[in-house]
Amino acid sequence: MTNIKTYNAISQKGLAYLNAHHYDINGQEEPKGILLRSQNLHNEVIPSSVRAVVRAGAGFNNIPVDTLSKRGVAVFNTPGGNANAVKELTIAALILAARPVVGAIGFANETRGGDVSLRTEVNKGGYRGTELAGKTLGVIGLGNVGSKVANTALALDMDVIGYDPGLNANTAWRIDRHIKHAKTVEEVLRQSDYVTVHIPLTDKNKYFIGGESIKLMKPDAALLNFSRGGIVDDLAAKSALDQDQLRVYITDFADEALFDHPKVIITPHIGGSTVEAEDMSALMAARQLDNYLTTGNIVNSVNYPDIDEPFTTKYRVGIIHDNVPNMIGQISTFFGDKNINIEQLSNRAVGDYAYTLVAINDFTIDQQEYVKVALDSIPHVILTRRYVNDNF
Ligand SMILES: NC(=O)c1ccc[n+]([C@@H]2O[C@H](COP(=O)([O-])OP(=O)(O)OC[C@H]3O[C@@H](n4cnc5c(N)ncnc54)[C@H](O)[C@@H]3O)[C@@H](O)[C@H]2O)c1
Ligand SMILES: O=C(O)CC[C@@H](O)C(=O)O
Repeated sequence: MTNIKTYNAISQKGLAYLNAHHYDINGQEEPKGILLRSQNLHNEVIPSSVRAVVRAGAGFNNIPVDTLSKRGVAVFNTPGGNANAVKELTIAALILAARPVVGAIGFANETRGGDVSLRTEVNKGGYRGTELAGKTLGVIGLGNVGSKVANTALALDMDVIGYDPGLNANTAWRIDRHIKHAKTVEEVLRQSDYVTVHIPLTDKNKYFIGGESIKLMKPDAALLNFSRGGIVDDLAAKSALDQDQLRVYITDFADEALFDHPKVIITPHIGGSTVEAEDMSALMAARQLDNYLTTGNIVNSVNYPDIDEPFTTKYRVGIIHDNVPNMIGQISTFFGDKNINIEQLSNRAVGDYAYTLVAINDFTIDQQEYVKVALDSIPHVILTRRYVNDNF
């Protein structure tokens, strides 16, 4: 059985899917795949047997993608699997930023004894809030999470302004036409009463919201970070709160510097922590992993191009290679020279890498062995895998 190594609490739905498809979970064999949530893989030794790493979640900054790409390991995430969960918690955070619910709950519990009703009625004036309706929400990043937050905020009668220069076509279709598109992030920061960030943590996005950005915000604005620690400069946020340049900061990422600050609310990275989101993300991850390991189809990879074709031949050869000229020519010539007939050849490239999937029917054992060794020796080929269709 093919062994899959897991880290973190992976939903039973995903594990059951793998078990039902003849995988061993954390067995004795060297693993072919890794399935994880937030484990920091940068500090782990990843066995040479591993061919795929799948993040049950959206962010993949915990995975050494560059190193794995050079080794021929496909890295996947599960975009959208937990987006609704994050959207709902972000909406809860908006309400917490508008109404002093947390303090009010504490106050209600402190007023024990005597005429409770009278005491709460007399003193509740300290817990008056404001309404979201009519206020402006700025959404930075309009992907799976940001687009849902933006659309839902409209339903709460907020005005919404969004910023996402890399918006992909699929997400663009989902965004309500009443959402204003900003050309610059500065526009969003200046105009919004609430700013929420929904972008990945990359080198470029490190401290995307720093001291200078916060200075552009209204002094009574609220800042929400349900993306990643490190996207907002927490120290700059703390300093702005201390100087009344920011009203409240709500983050899903604990930081020692922020503990016990009266204007900060911290949740412990629970944006995606719902039963539904954990099930959906784990199931997507398990399916993508099985699909790749058994058919060579790549769906939702973050390092290699997606190719998702029906497996209608007896064999396939998947070739991960650098995105350089003349690779398709060399690969097809190679098969032709060995008298192996190609039924279909799919090729896509993204950035530095490309993937070629060759479909074959007549493929002798000798040819298969030769092809594996010889293809791997073509310059710029990173990894070759053979897939056998059990339906034949
Ligand atoms: N708190 C949690 O538990 C939790 C759960 C899910 C996702 N997340 C985080 O939220 C992030 C977003 O999730 P998603 O599912 O929406 O991802 P996504 O990939 O669907 O969307 C991200 C969007 O951000 C945009 N973007 C990137 N850099 C930008 C920038 N500098 N300015 C404006 N837009 C930018 C991209 O173009 C993309 O449209 C994830 O990367 C992850 O780090 C956190
Ligand atoms: O696994 C989790 O709970 C967190 C998931 C979240 O960080 C994500 O990037 O999708």
